[in-house]
Amino acid sequence: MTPEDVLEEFRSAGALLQGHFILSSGLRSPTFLQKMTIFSDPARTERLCRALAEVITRQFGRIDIVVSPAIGGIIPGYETARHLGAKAIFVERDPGGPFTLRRGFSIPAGARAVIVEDIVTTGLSARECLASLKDEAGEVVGAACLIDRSGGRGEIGLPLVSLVTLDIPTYSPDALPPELAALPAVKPGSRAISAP
Ligand SMILES: O=P(O)(O)OC[C@H]1O[C@H](OP(=O)(O)OP(=O)(O)O)[C@H](O)[C@@H]1O
Ligand SMILES: O=C(O)c1cc(=O)[nH]c(=O)[nH]1
Ligand SMILES: [Mg+2]
Repeated sequence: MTPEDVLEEFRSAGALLQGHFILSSGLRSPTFLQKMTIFSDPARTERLCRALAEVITRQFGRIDIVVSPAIGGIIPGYETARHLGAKAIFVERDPGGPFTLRRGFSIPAGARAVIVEDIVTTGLSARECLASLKDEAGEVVGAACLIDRSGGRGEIGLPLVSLVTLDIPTYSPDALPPELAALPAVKPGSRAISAP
């Protein structure tokens, strides 16, 4: 799958949105990749995650466990694990708290794990996912995502592979270009949404 094929999956699914978005990091952007529109279509998800599994195998070799940050990472993590012949586990947050590995999940000694994210913007979620795994016995050998929108500047603390690298502009909320400031801001992601 070429980078253009990947973008066409997002475009044709209606998952490449334009407007004024508040990202998980608090940064603002005129562009949002609505991965859940992709993941609501199993055939599309399979095509993308099969391609990601191939990239992961090429870069990192044998993988036993895929670990993903909830919520966005769970579906691509599972589907990528299916193509890798690996297990799929995830880390999750108590509201507002750090990621933790729960539900009896672990990375046992000798296991080779990879973090699978959906989208990387700053790399913060993947970094926090890695931090939550520091006491696991097995080795986290790398990270992967469908789209790296950081222009390759997202810092994970691990080698990161993706299907596409894009350099999509982001802005601090106090330094918005006027055309962005003129639009109402929406926050599509789950981070820091407080419990009802
Ligand atoms: O690289 P970053 O700056 O961390 O941004 C990317 C993260 O933002 C989104 O998650 P979000 O926190 O919106 O929650 P979700 O996974 O529940 O949608 C996305 O799923 C990535 O995890
Ligand atoms: O940075 C984010 O929060 C983010 C960006 C994006 O394009 N898509 C997404 O799901 N999250
Ligand atoms: Mg996420």
